[in-house]
Amino acid sequence: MSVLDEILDGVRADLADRQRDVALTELQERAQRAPATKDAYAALGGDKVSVIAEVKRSSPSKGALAAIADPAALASDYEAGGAHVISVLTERRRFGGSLEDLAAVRAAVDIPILRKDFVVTSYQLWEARAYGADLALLIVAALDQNALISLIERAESIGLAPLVEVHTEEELDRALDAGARIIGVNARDLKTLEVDRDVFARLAPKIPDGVIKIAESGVRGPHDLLAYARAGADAVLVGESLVTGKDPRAAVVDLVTAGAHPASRFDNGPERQQ
Ligand SMILES: O=P(O)(O)OC[C@@H](O)[C@@H](O)c1c[nH]c2ccccc12
Repeated sequence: MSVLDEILDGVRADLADRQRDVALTELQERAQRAPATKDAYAALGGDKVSVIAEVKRSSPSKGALAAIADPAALASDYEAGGAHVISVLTERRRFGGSLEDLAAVRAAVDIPILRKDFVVTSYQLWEARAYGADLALLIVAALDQNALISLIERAESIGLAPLVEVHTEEELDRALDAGARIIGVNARDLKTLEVDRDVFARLAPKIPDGVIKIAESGVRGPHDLLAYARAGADAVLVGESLVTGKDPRAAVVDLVTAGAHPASRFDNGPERQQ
C-alpha cells in the first residue's frame, strides 16, 4: 500500500467519526452564516510570485517539525511578513492538524486561507467553508475522475476556490479536463514521499495561460522561489522551511521580496546570490 493509501485510510476513519458527530445540515447552516469567501484568484494572480505560507506541525516524511502551540499567532506572523495566502493542514494523524486550527487562523488573518487536507467527499468542502477556508485542496491522485469533477463543481458552487494538485503529466491532463483553474504541482510524490523539484519545470509548459500555476513543496528559501518563478510559477507553497526556521515572519519577508520583482524570473537570481 502506498503512503497516500495509508493516509487516505486514516482520513476516511476520522471523517466517519466527524460525520457521526456533526450532521451535514449543521455544517451547511454554519457555512451559510459564514462571511463571503475572499478572492483567491486575485491573491494568487498578478505579476508578483505569491507566497502561500503553511501551518504544518508534522509530516509523514519528516515526523514532528514544530509544536505550533498557537497556529493563529504563526499565521499572523506570516500575514505580517506579507504572505498572500495561508495554508492550514487540517489532517490529524500524519500532519497534526485540525479544523480548530483552521477556525483559529480564520479569526486571526484577513488574507485567503487554504484548507489543506485529503478531500474525498463534499462533506469536507462544507467543513472547509464552515470553518473559514477560502480555498480547498483537491489531490488528483486521491480521486477518480468523476469525484474530481464533482468536487471541483461543488467547491465552486459554495464559494471555495479549488486548488487541484498534480504530480504527473497524466494527473495534469485529468486536472485540466476537469476544468481546474488553479493547479498546484507538488514536487513531493505522495505515494513514495520522494521530492523532485524538477517536476514543476517539466509540467508548467503544459499548463495553459490563464490557469494559475503553483509550485508546491521543497522551497528552502528565495533561491528555490526564484527557480520556480523562472519555470513559470505564479505562486509557491512553503511549509517546512518556515515552521522549522527561527523567524518565520522574516523568512516570509525574504520570499515575498524575492517574488515581488517579476524581472527576477528572467535574470540570474540564484547565481547572483552566491
Ligand atoms: O513542507 P514543504 O516541503 O514546504 O511543503 C509544503 C506543502 O507543499 C506540502 O505540505 C504539501 C503539498 N501538497 C500536500 C498534500 C497533502 C499534505 C501536504 C502537502
